Amino acid sequence: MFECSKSLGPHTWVHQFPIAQSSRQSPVDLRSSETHFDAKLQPLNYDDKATSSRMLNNNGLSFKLSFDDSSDPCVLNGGPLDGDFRLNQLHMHWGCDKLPGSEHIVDGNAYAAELHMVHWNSSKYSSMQQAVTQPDGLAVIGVFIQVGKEHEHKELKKITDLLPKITNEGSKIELSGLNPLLLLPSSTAYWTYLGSLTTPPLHESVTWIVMKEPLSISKQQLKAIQSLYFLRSGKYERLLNNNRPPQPLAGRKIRASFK
Ligand SMILES: NS(=O)(=O)c1ccc(C(=O)NCc2ccc(F)cc2)cc1
Ligand SMILES: [Zn+2]
Repeated sequence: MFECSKSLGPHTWVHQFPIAQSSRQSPVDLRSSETHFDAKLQPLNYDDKATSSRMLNNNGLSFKLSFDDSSDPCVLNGGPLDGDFRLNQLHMHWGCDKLPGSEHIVDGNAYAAELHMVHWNSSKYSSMQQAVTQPDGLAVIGVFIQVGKEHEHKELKKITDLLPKITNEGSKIELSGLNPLLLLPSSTAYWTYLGSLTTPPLHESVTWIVMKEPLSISKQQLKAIQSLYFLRSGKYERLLNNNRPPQPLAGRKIRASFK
């Protein structure tokens, strides 16, 4: 239906966002030679609740599930984090047909896709908008996605089943009762490092927490994600594979919660 054209986007961002060439950019290659076990790292802690959220195709860049982070928020703490972080949105990065689409890679290997759960520091800031520019403002959990048996919790299925309903750019749909905790893999092992947003404006405000164990989804679920296209000025356009290539570590250390 659509061919896969490599998006040239990321290489042009530096003109408008010079920070693209700075020393705290994401994603990175999580090379085992650069990571070291840190026994002081705590387990990640989520208050376990289902939340209400609204799913939207955000201007054809990806789909985004926005959570109501004002009343009764879904709060993350522990891990490498100081204080409470509220879940604001989740979204994904994927490839095209056979092309892998994860943003982080592990020892040079990419996964089919990568889920990002975006949280902001509600112990220090009063909103996502205020936190997104601060060096300790955000915490994003990255979860790798590979094709295998369908996701056992069916939690991802709640998302992929709705994608055909948001093919039009900007279309929104309610999705309540999604439990973000169930989107995490069973193993609590993660890497953590200081980085940035992986799309413009590329603010260096993210404490990245990348889970070691990938989630498995079925080929059909990946097809539903990859076939998310949108109607722009009357014609169907396919989402380009929306993943930025790995950026230089520039001396940063990556800590591992596991040996
Ligand atoms: N892929 S990722 O998880 O790193 C990521 C997470 C959030 C955002 C975001 O909020 N962008 C909107 C935005 C717009 C204007 C701003 F000033 C700040 C953020 C971008 C990338
Ligand atoms: Zn992302």
